[in-house]
Amino acid sequence: MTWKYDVVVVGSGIAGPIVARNVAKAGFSVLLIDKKWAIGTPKQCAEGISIKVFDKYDIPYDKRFINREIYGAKLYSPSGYELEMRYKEVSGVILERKVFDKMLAYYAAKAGADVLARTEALDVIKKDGKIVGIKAKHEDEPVEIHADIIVAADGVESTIARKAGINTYAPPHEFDSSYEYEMLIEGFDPDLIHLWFGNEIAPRGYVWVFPKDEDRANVGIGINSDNPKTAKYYLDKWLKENNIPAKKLLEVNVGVVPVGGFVKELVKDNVLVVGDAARQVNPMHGGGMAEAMEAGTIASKWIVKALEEENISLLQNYTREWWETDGKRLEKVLKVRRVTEKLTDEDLDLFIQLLSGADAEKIAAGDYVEVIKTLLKHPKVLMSKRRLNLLKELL
Ligand SMILES: Cc1cc2nc3c(=O)[nH]c(=O)nc-3n(C[C@H](O)[C@H](O)[C@H](O)COP(=O)(O)OP(=O)(O)OC[C@H]3O[C@@H](n4cnc5c(N)ncnc54)[C@H](O)[C@@H]3O)c2cc1C
Repeated sequence: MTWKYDVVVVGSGIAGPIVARNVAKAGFSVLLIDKKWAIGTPKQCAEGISIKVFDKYDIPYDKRFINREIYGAKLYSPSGYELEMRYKEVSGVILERKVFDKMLAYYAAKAGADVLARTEALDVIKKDGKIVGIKAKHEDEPVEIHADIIVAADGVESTIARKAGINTYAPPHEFDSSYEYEMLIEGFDPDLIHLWFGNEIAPRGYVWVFPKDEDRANVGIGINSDNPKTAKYYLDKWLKENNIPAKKLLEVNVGVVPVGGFVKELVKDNVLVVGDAARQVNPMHGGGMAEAMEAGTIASKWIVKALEEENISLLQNYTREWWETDGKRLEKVLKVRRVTEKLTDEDLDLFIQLLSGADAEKIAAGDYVEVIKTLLKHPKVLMSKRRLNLLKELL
């Protein structure tokens, strides 16, 4: 079997369907494929996302994939200091990704894209040194999908970009390992997300409780993937130490999160890489859905231009524009992560106490001027030489 499209998009998570929808809307032929039998399932996500993305990326605010509206966050330091940020308005939601991902693919299909679940990209097809499409398996049948442009939106384990010659290598230290239960849990304000920090609790990362219901939540952990102990070890230890029974587990999810190592060249000839496949994730908190939407939006804009003007070299503008905008922001966030990963538990205790005046949402987005301003208000407590040096690293 051989099929022909203007664009083939590999991976129907977050980035892929955004690209497919936008390109189809512009009137070009697009095929969106995913190896999963049911798009969205299984999920590997805590499902938290800012409320802003719905308007920004033209996604309907559909209660079918919104489990719970969230009004802020509560942070806990190693010794139990708490920092609560509660907003009057809804600041984010906890999605049901199994439904959300499927609906994103549905919006792409409604816009005119073809969408095929259970279709796995296996390799690229080269002709006279040029990539002209991909080899895939659709259900049990081999298929050749020819396309002018190929988009690798195949997530953290991406193979297609690498096969096309894009360097996606990042060292192990730039990945977090995560482990998560969707479980019944009580005693936490279900209107907030909850995050626990500490080198004994979650080295480099945090434990999270993201409520999906009054008494049901995604309870998970992310830690540096080069840690000798597993993420599961730390999560189970935290549950035990907090007397939270782990006997009502509805799901177990395991995943790897890229937290740095953004791909430098996002385009090679007619192949683009987007989302987790390009490591376009916030290195501080490991959230990557909004970043995948942003990259997918920029990529699709240049795909449409390249097709309209029949000039493939315009695709290179995706690399340029991403690095000038979101790439620049995420580089700053990475700098913050590199500093915060050196903090001792004492530092974390102190910072959480001091940050009560700062806007944590801005900090998580990389606006660390807030952090510095807040910390400088307390020079006597803070300015040991080591802490001063850490702050200097941010400048
Ligand atoms: C435990 C955990 C918790 C997280 N929590 C959050 C959170 O709360 N908020 C947030 O914003 N982010 C979170 N993230 C990150 C977020 O899940 C990702 O950043 C986001 O899903 C990236 O979207 P994507 O489209 O790039 O990739 P994905 O969503 O991973 O989609 C890639 C798709 O490609 C498909 N695919 C792969 N290879 C092939 C192939 N060869 N052929 C066909 N299809 C293929 C896969 O089946 C998959 O559907 C979390 C991640 C983990 C692991």
